[in-house]
Amino acid sequence: MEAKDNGPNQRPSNGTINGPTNPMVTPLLNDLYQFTMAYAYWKAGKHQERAVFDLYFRKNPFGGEYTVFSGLEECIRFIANFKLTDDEIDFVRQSLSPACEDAFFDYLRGLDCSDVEVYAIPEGSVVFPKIPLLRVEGPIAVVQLLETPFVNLINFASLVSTNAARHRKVAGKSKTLLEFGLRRAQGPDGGVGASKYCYIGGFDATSNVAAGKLFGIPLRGTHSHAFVSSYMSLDEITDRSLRRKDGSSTCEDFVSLVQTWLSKIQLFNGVFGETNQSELAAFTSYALAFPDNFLALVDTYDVMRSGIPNFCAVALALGDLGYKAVGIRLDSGDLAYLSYESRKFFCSIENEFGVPGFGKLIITASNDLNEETLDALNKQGHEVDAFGIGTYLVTCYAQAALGVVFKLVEINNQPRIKLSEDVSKVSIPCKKRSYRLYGKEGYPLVDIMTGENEPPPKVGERILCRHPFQESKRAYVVPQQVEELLRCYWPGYSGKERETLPPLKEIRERCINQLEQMRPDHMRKLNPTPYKVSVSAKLYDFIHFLWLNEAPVGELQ
Ligand SMILES: Nc1ncnc2c1ncn2[C@@H]1O[C@H](COP(=O)(O)OP(=O)(O)OP(=O)(O)O)[C@@H](O)[C@H]1O
Ligand SMILES: O=P(O)(O)OC[C@H]1O[C@H](OP(=O)(O)OP(=O)(O)O)[C@H](O)[C@@H]1O
Ligand SMILES: O=C(O)c1cccnc1
Ligand SMILES: [Mg+2]
Repeated sequence: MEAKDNGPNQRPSNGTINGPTNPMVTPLLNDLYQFTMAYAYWKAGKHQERAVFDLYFRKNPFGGEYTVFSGLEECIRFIANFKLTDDEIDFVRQSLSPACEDAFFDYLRGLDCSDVEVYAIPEGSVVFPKIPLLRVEGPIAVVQLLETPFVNLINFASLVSTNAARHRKVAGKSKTLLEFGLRRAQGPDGGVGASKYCYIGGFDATSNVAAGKLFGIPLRGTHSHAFVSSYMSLDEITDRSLRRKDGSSTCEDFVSLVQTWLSKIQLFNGVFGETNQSELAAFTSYALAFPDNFLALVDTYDVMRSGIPNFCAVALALGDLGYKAVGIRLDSGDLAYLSYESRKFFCSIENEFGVPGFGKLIITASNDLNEETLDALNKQGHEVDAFGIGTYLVTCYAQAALGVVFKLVEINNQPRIKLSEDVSKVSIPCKKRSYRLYGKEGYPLVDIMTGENEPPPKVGERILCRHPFQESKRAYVVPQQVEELLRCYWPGYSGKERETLPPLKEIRERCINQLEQMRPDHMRKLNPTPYKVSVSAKLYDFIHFLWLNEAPVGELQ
């Protein structure tokens, strides 16, 4: 059933930015160590030193080679309203050592993010490992306090929108995808977040009413088995009248009309005996309540012997009164087979009784669906028009987290590096710029990071793109288009213009367009080709110079 379009979440028109959607997102939604470090920075007189942090992830999720970036708007809402209340400051005071000086808490009282700058890739973009999704600059103590909330706000958001995009990719563009996960999500924020970010990733609608209200996501739904099994018999239906859709007259006994149709179907079909009468009562009653939106869950008793003929009888009776039924939902059994059989049945009714469009009724399928089952259904062939997907989608069952990190890359204009035995964990130092370079065929070819002050890559000009850590991996690229990735979403005192936060629908469109623009081999499920992420020759040399500088030389005994 379709619900009214609620329109986008209202924002104040005076340019101020609303606080985070979830009121639990406060400066205290943080790890204790951010506050202890803030105190130590303050005590050392270091808290105002200008730091630059990059927020990025190291590996694409779900065995894929792409990620959808989500969660930016909530980060900007957070910093735009960042302020510790007296109560929160008292709690921080109690949580730190009693030896902490009072003046630190006065400092916390005056703290906000007006001196912080945030540069980010637009939300809904397709993104790749190591490329900063956000670059955050500001006094080190404040920026440090942003790490945990930012990582928290981006990690699940990007993971679940990527999961949604992957489900969309397997299901195909023409299918309707409904997010049904609220009951199975990791708590209320997991549920509301999943609804928002699955919409960005390409789902069409959600069953989550709160998400519909908060974000203007289209609401959709059917009914449950409980509704069907709550009916015992047709006698329960007391008001049997239904006005024709055009209002010209009223059918006084809709139940008899349904029964007449059921007998006709039984005569014509001949393969089944009695259908389940309590199911027929439930369907009839639902149709009386929603004659314009009749959709029935047909698998409570027996799909082909009861659910489908009962549904058809009600749908045909509605048709007599000028209403058009919507379709069915299958929630168990072999969904490929049952969708085929249901479609065959609908088509035979269309032919037998001359009801145009009956063969095209919408078949929705649900029940523990995921990328693999969608793929299996595609391989077998099926007649499903819409998929309702819950648990596997919203819990990101296939991968629990996206491993987003927040690393210091510069302090007081001095580049910093974090070394690791594991090369993939070595951070890329310096305040950087990033670009996406497009090739002749219009596909993105490579993302490249350069130092902040290097000249940008130019269209038609050959540039050397180097793997950040592997010396032998490099390639020349002559870009046909160059797109700078980081934009200013929070200018601090820089005087730069602030990007506006687009409505959710625009973010979703951006995501869908970007996914379509990628070269297909990066997007395939099995052994996708990694997208190239590189650094300029100059940045490469600098990384390795700094690496050697910082790494102690071992001594063999
Ligand atoms: N044709 C198909 N090919 C592959 N997987 C399918 C197909 N049809 C259904 N599935 C999947 O098989 C699983 C069936 O699960 P299970 O056997 O637990 O459910 P069921 O017995 O059909 O229904 P329930 O127990 O919910 O009444 C689900 O994950 C479903 O998505
Ligand atoms: O299967 P999911 O992908 O999580 O999708 C949502 C499921 O939730 C509902 O039933 P529920 O699972 O609560 O009960 P059921 O399994 O008995 O149908 C619905 O019928 C779907 O099957
Ligand atoms: O509307 C539905 O059919 C629905 C909603 C949530 C979970 N399962 C099904
Ligand atoms: Mg279930």
